[in-house]
Amino acid sequence: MQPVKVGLLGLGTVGGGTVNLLERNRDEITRRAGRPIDVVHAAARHPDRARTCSTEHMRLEYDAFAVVDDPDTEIIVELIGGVDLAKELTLRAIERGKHVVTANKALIALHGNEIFARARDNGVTVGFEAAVAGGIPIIKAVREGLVGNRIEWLAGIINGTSNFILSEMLYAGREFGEVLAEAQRLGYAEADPTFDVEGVDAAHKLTILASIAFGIPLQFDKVHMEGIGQISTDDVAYASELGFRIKHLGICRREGDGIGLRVHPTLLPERQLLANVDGVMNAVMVNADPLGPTLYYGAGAGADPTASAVVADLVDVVREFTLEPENRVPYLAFQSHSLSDEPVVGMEAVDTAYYLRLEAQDEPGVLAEVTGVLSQAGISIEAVIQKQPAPGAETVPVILLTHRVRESKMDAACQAIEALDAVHGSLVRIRVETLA
Ligand SMILES: NC(=O)C1=CN([C@@H]2O[C@H](COP(=O)(O)OP(=O)(O)OC[C@H]3O[C@@H](n4cnc5c(N)ncnc54)[C@H](O)[C@@H]3O)[C@@H](O)[C@H]2O)C=CC1
Ligand SMILES: N[C@@H](CC=O)C(=O)O
Ligand code: NA
Repeated sequence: MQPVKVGLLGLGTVGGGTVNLLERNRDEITRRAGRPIDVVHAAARHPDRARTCSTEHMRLEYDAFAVVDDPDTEIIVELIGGVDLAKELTLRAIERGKHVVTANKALIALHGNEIFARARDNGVTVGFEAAVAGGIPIIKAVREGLVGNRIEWLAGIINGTSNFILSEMLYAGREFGEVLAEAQRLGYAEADPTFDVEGVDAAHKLTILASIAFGIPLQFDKVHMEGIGQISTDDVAYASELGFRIKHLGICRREGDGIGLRVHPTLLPERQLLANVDGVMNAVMVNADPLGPTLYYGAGAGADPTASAVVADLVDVVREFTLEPENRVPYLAFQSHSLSDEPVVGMEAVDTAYYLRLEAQDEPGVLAEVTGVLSQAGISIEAVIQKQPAPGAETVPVILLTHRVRESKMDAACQAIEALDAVHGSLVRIRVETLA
């Protein structure tokens, strides 16, 4: 049986994991794909460096273009990360008539529309299962398994690094910076970890999920993006007192006349399955009609889980070798000529409940002033906690939970509360979702 010859770009965490997995499960993978899959040529920035995988049976060199141009390589696996060079290499591979597998969510979220069009023109396929939620086969599940459903909303923990940090802050009381450094050591974090903690990586993934769920073009610039940087251990503790956990979620949902796309920290009732997804684990909940809610859970980052998704795509590509291009599963689940122009709405049109924390003077009547602003704005309050002042402190922390409200109304109410003389500094606001 003639092996399928793969060219691999990047031998870091995921590249090394992919080589190891192809070796470890070679027999099973061959039985599933119908042919063995061999990495025959790979590019690495430091070809002589000690690696986590064997490079014995492959040509190894510095120049990634040489791997793409090698007439021997049939499939190119792009695992260098970044955007510009990755795009150039991907388009070049496509033009050379090669199939591409990538784990690069930034590349797909920003340039997927163009890449898929070029792949269609050239009759090749581009696999990107590893780009969203690591090892969880979420692209496959939504694109194929749920194909008979209308998707109402989708919400997920889709950045392993942020979830790892939040879990360690909650259960071990550890400091943000120390946990982030550990996530980097474990190979979970992006090359630039601000992508993880500022919500950029989750926004890349949500962009892809939203397109597949709703059949809209990839629109990264329309995602409302907040990271976990503003979450303090106090907020984690107060949320817990109220029966909630704080999770960083990506949410896309039909909102009024369009679709809302947002990633931000969110309070979730602690009994919810998603609230109990900890560490580097990811989970995506999809609410579809008529199926109802389904939940997809698994490791969202790291060498082995991500390699699992890369290899799944490789096998899919090999199985598709004999398929006519028009019979392949469409990239964004919907046929390319059937993508919709349904608008993505701004955050002001999104409805959500809120956790608010503020520092107020410890005087009678202050709480009534704050709740008065909310009730004047028609915002109902679900719970209020007023903490004891710290010794010597002029102010006390006040925590409020509200019912669902249009975000634009809440913006105005928060400004009015911050303008009260008795309220010091700015409010902390975290959205609350019950995902019902
Ligand atoms: N680490 C993870 O858990 C996951 C990573 N990803 C994505 O997978 C991709 C790779 O990520 P990691 O393996 O974690 O990164 P990494 O930094 O461990 O590996 C990237 C490797 O590519 C090499 N490289 C960079 N430019 C190159 C070039 N021009 N030619 C040859 N080699 C080059 C680097 O030296 C490095 O060894 C990224 O797009 C990332 O977003 C996706 C899912 C999970
Ligand atoms: N940095 C990412 C890696 C997987 O996509 C994460 O932490 O989730
Ligand atoms: Na995946």
